[in-house]
Formats: sequence, C-alpha cells, structure tokens
Amino acid sequence: MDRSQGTAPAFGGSWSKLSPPLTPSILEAVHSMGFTNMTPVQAGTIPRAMKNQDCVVEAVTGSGKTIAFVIPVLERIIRRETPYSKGQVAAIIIAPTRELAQQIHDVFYRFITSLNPTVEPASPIASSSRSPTPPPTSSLPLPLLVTSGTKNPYDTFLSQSSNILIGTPGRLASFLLSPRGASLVRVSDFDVLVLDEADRLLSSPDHRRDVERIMSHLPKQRRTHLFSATMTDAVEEMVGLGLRNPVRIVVNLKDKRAGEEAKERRVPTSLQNNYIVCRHAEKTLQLVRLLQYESTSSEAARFIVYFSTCAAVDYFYRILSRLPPLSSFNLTSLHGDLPPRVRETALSAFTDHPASHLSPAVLLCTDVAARGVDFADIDVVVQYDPPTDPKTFSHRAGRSARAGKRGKAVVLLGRGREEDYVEFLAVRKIPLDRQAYLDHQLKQVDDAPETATIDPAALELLCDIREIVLTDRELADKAAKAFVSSLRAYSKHEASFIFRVADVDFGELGVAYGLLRLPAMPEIKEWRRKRAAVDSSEHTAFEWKDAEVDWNNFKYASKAREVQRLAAIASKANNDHDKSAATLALEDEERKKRKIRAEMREAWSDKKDRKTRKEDRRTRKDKRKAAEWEKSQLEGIGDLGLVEAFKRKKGLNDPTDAVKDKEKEKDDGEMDKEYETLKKEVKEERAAKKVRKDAAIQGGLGGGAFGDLD
Ligand SMILES: Nc1ncnc2c1ncn2[C@@H]1O[C@H](COP(=O)(O)OP(=O)(O)OP(=O)(O)O)[C@@H](O)[C@H]1O
Repeated sequence: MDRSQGTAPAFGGSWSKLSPPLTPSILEAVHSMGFTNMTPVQAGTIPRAMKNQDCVVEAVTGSGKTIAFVIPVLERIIRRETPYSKGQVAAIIIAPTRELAQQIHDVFYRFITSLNPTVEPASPIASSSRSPTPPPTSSLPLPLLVTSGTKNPYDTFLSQSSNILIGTPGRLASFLLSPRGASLVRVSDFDVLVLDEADRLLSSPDHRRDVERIMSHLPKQRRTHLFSATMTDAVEEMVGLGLRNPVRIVVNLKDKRAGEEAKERRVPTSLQNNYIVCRHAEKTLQLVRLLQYESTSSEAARFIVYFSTCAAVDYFYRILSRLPPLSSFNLTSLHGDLPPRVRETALSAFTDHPASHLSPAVLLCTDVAARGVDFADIDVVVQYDPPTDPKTFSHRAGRSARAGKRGKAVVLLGRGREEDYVEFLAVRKIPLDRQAYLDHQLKQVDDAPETATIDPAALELLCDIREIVLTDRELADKAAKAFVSSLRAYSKHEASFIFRVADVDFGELGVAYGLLRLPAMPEIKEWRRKRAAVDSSEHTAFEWKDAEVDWNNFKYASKAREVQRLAAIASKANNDHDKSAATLALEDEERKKRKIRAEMREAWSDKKDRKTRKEDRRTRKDKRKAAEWEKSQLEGIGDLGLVEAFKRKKGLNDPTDAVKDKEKEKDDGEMDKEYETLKKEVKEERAAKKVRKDAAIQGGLGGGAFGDLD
C-alpha cells in the first residue's frame, strides 16, 4: 500500500478551485444545495477520486464524507465517452444499515434530480416507499436503493436503467449474485466501489462475507474507496486485498485549550463532549434531569438517547413517555428489532417533528442510528449506556455538532471504576469534560450526593416507575428483559477491565430500571449470597427490596395476553391436579436438580450465548409474526409520542380513532366471551376427568391403570 498521506487543506476552499474542475452542472448543483465551500475532506478526496486513485478516507463525523464520494462517482459517469446501457452497473455504494443506505441514495437522488430538472426532487431523508421513480429525462438515470425495504428491485433497475446501486451488503450480494441478478445485472464495465463506514462493514463477519462476495464478483480493474470516521485493522487487511496503491486521506483536527499544547482529536471541535458521574441507581434520574436541564437552560430541542439493547429502548420508551416531568417531550423509539416499515416511520416522525425547547423531540435508540445517519440539528446526544464497542462512542456523539455546527454529547458513567473510561477515551483522542451532577432544582452541584446514600429522588422515581409498571404485567416482563439484556451487553464491553459485571450493584441497577423484583439470574443469586455473607454494616446504605405485588392477580393490559396467562395457569393446575403429590414432588426435585446441574455446567455468558443463538433462530422464524406485533405496539402506544403525531399529519390513521375504539370494544367483548368459553372448557374437562377416575376406581381396574390414575 502506498502510505503517502493525502494532505487535506486546512480550509476546504472554493469548489471552482478544484483540479480537475467540476462539470458545470455538478458545480451548479452543489451551489444550489447551499454548499458555498468545500469541507477539508472533500477538498482532499474529490480530485484524487475523480482521477484514477483508490482512496482510504478517515475524517471525523459530520465532515461531509458523503459528498466526497458522491461527486467523483457522478463525475466519472458523466465523463465517460460511451454511456452505460440498460442492465450495466457503473458504481456500487455499500453501507452497513438500511437507514444509511437510504440517506446516501437520497444524496445521489438530489444531485441527479438537479441535473435532470424534470424529475421530482427528494426530501433529505426519504423513505424507499416515497422515492418517486419517474423516467429520467437526461443522460443520468436514477440510482437504485437495494435494501430490505426495496420492492421489485430488478423491475425498477431495468425500468430506470439505473447504473448506481446503493444498499446493504446482504441485499446487494443477493441482488448481484442470485440467478436472476447474474442474468440481468452486468458488471463488465463496472467502475467504482465505495464502502461507507468501512470499518463497520469489515469488522462484522456477516457483512464482511457479503462484501467479499460482492468484491470477487466485480472486475479487478475498478476504483475502490473506503470511508469512515474510525478505521480498524480489518480495514488495513482489506486495503491489502482489494485496493490498488491507495492514497490515505486523514483529516486531523486539533484541540487548543488555554495554556496547553494543541492536541489531535477524533471528534469535531464544535462538539462539547461531557460526562456525568452518578451511582447506578441515579442513572434514570440523571437522564430525566438532563433532558429537562438542557431544554430549559440551553433551549435544546432535539435529543438522541442511546441504550445498549433493543429491549432497553423498548422498555424505557414506554416508561419515559409516561413520566410527568417529561410530559412536554415527544419521544419515539428506534431499534433493530423493529420491522423496516416501522423503523422508517419512526425515523421520519422524529426528523419531521417541528421540535422546540418547549416541545422537544427525543429519539431513544440503539446503535442502529449511531453511524452515518445525518440528523439535522441534534442539540444533545445522551449515552445512557456507554457503547460496547468504544469506536461507536464517537459515531454516537457525532450525531450532534455536524458540518461545523455546535452540539453537545453527554455520557452517564457509574461512580467508581467506570470513571476510568474518561482516561480510556482520552488516549483514543476523544477528550471528555466533567459535567456536574444535576440536583432536584436542575442545578449543577459540585459532586453527586456522596456515595453513602442514594439521592432520595432516585427512590421516589423508582416508586413512580413501579406505579407505571403495575398498570400492565407486560411492562414488568419488558423491564426484566431490558435489565437482563443490558447486563449481558455490559458483560460484553470491549473495555472489560472498566465495565465489570462483578462491580455492578444489581440492587442499584434495579432502581434505575424501576424493577418490581430482581430477575432470578444465577449472577444475582451469587451477588445476594455474597452480600448476605458480608457484615451488613459494610453494605452501602441502600438495601434492595422487591415491590409488594400479588403476582397471581397481576394482569396483562392486553386481554388476549391475559387470557393466555390464565389459560396457562388453568392448564398447569389441571395437570398438577391429575398428579399425585409424590409425582409432583419428584418432578419438582428433578427440575431443581436439572437447573443446578445446568448452572454448574455453564458459565452465564456461555449460557446466554446459547440462548441467544436459539432466540436468533426463533426470531428469524417468527420474523413475520414479530413484525406485525411490533407494528401494533407502535400504533397502540403511539398517541403518547411522535409516531402517532406523524401518522395523523400524514393521514395514515385509518380507521379513525372512533372506529378503532368501536373495534376495540368489539374485540374486548369477543375476548371476554372467548375467555369465558375457555374457562368453561377447562372446568368441563376437569369434571370429565374426575368422573373417569371415579368410574375407574369403582370399576376396580387393574393395578397398572389404577397406578396411572394415581
Ligand atoms: N461543503 C459543505 N458545506 C456545508 N455543509 C456540507 C458540505 N458538505 C456536506 N455538508 C453537510 O454536512 C452534513 C454532514 O455530512 P455527511 O453526512 O456527509 O458527514 P459524514 O462525514 O459522512 O459524517 P458521518 O461520519 O457521521 O457519517 C450534511 O448535512 C451535509 O449536507
């Protein structure tokens, strides 16, 4: 590899100074988009990529990398002597998520539509379903998006005569390599391959496999460009395998603080990058206060809050939407377990919402929205959980402070060992400043209430959350799932010497999650055992107490779910009724033994891995079912958040609420009937069994049969 560093100018300079110069129509297009000057990464990359150089580009988030590859791709197609014909592909852009692929598609679309003015322009984040597909009127055909949401990709590819493909690795690989793709999609004149977020594409084994399949299908005589804000060893390997004498373009930023030497930094200089230290029990309290504080004191209107797992996003969305201090906030949730259509709606609902500091918009999400997604004007990014992969930290924080705008990011760190994360990131050129703990008046206090006590407001919040959870048993299930999945993510931190499950006070974490009781995990049993062995005077002042709940009568709000629960109880009772006390005791003992044996056999993480694999298989199988379910969840609770508002605005609420209410009443009535019938059936079955048993006894059946009945 050619190690020569392409030096990007300190200031980007004017577009007209580029050499070779841009085609006049492209120049006009960039000006019409309001981009008067180039950013440094554009100035450093465009001239090289327009010529015949492969590029490996590393520049901070929000520095304009997308246009740095969009323009050279278009220039090379425009300048080609023989135009591409139907079925030929000129360029492929691979991105790790469908959201990012969609966004890149939209940037290409905006350029092409301004070159072909009769084609309707696209909005900044358009959905695949909304992307219009009128026939192009000049030489540049429309690009094709190839992701899980794309309908009839081959038909669109042919009808549009697309020669630029943008998509996720798996979908692109099947598009190109399936029998239909192999016969319809020609790559003999292929020109440019771009990997956006290259480190992410190459560090995930599945993505990497698909990327390699695509690369080996494409001619070797091509240009290949890799882009990211963070590069890894996986990228270095790929550079050796698939690129030809690439030039490396690294845009460095310097941070100059008073009295200190200028230091290199890997996050935008316009980003205020903070951390707050609190006890685990105070995390949710600090999150709520931070949202209030930033919207009142800095008039922040748009927030993103990152959690480590889909289950945590799902749960906290339901809780935070109902907390009175956040009643003026408009929340929406986005995570990878949601079906593509729901993800699209959620994203549009958040980006289209006219937020203000009086009515702020908050996106609760996982890392599905951490990389590349160009949200407009995010004021504050909050990391409730620090990311499992430290590289993700700068991508998350970089959703704010884009294109030179000011922005803020705050990560919540647990008191103690987690504070070492600050130093850990400093070494990686990501400097963090401490922000003081927020007290009940939203004032920054020098330090959190000292370690001996938990802020009493955190315990009040626990009661408030529990009250919400007690309205629906499903919330209790979701709380447990969120808690367990987050702990599991915690155990997988790459910085495992900082984030150690062994250091976590599960009781305190239970407070932050508003749990009714701690889940029956082996780790928690062990933690309880150890605590019991220690002199209680050495305990911190907080002792976990389960909420007093009548679990037998704790109902699901969904009638259908409640019917299922009762049926399960009835069927268990029925089974138990038919078994002798001795059999039941034996079974119980065997069950306990099996559990102990399993626990002894497997470490928690192995067990969880096995479970995950099993769950993954099941999830894939039930994907269709899950999609419908998730959608109905969003619709059901949407009136509290942005999704419903968005749907109302877009006229997507059909049937109307009144009709829906009627239908719900009808459903409820039918559900009641169904439940009554079920109960009756169970009773009848039991009675019939009893009659059979009595008859058998009276009839003096032989020992075997008698034994069975016992
Ligand atoms: N020359 C320019 N002048 C002003 N704004 C620009 C310019 N080029 C790009 N932008 C804007 O900067 C924002 C960030 O651009 P882009 O999404 O390409 O950043 P990125 O470097 O790819 O970030 P990330 O690493 O997070 O993906 C976009 O809103 C884009 O419209």
